Amino acid sequence: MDPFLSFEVTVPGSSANLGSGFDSIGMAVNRFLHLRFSPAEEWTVTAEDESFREVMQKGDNLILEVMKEVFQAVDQQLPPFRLEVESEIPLMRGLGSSAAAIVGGLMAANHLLGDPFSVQELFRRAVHREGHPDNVGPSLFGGVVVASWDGEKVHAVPAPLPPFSVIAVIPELPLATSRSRKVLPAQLRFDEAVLGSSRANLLTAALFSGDWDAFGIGLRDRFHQPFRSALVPGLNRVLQESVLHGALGAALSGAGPTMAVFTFDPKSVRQFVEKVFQEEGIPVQVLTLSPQAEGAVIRLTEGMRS
Ligand SMILES: Nc1ncnc2c1ncn2[C@@H]1O[C@H](COP(=O)(O)OP(=O)(O)OP(=O)(O)O)[C@@H](O)[C@H]1O
Ligand SMILES: N[C@@H](CCO)C(=O)O
Repeated sequence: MDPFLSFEVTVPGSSANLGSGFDSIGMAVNRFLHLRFSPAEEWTVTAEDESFREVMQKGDNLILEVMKEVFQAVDQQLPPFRLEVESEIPLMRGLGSSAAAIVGGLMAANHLLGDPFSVQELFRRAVHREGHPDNVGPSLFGGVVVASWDGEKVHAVPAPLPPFSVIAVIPELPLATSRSRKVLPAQLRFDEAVLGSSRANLLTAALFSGDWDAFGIGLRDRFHQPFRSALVPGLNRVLQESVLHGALGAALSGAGPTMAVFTFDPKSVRQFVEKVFQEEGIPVQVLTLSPQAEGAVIRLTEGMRS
């Protein structure tokens, strides 16, 4: 059997926006999507996690859709596989599950075709599919990525990996990106846009210089968080109070509802967020995450698994 047909794609999740870097800046985190492929007579997709099984039962399989698109682009038909999906990235929580699925599907299809597409071309296709580069960039390349997409071309620059921890506060209830984008305004007042842009500039400068005080100010977004806070109970308290408890600052992770708190003192921040959500009566899972340097990788698995 061709050893290239049994393989595993591992893709990190991500926290997009980092506050004011809306639709532009994102950071890979150490929670992963694993896609295990082996040849089969017909397609089967299995997932241990119930929420992923539900998504797939609805015929809503982003990974397969993306793979089929790549094969169609080179006039080939996708052969059948057994695909085992294991994910540590919760669905619709703002930790980049859809971007990881898109990147995983693109990497798998490219591998099966003998790598006809460059990583830059995979990135362009991923951005086109997701609609913005801030999750797919970090999932594909790892680390922090600063990017701009005009609907046709994408430009991206990697930033140094920050040394802080990320406390992720993950509410139980999902929030689809589509719903969280519907509350955004069609227009921003000029002075608001100028302030938002200056914060994003400061954020970028801070990421490259390692000025963590400036980073905390740069996180203070004007583009999306003020409009999304109504959808995410507890967000305003986390944004306003976390700096009093050892945080550099906080942001809504991606489209939410996860909140990301950036800190060199994870213990103190964990205690603070656990207290806030207990007081508010909102069930959340709290994880201590790290920025993830390595992006998506493929590993051949034949002979390694039963
Ligand atoms: N592993 C997967 N397999 C198949 N489909 C997936 C997978 N992961 C995500 N999806 C699809 O992506 C949808 C979730 O995308 P959505 O953009 O709403 O959330 P998210 O990517 O987790 O959040 P964010 O973009 O804010 O970080 C799911 O409903 C499902 O359709
Ligand atoms: N930048 C995107 C990330 C979610 O996919 C948003 O905030 O809507």
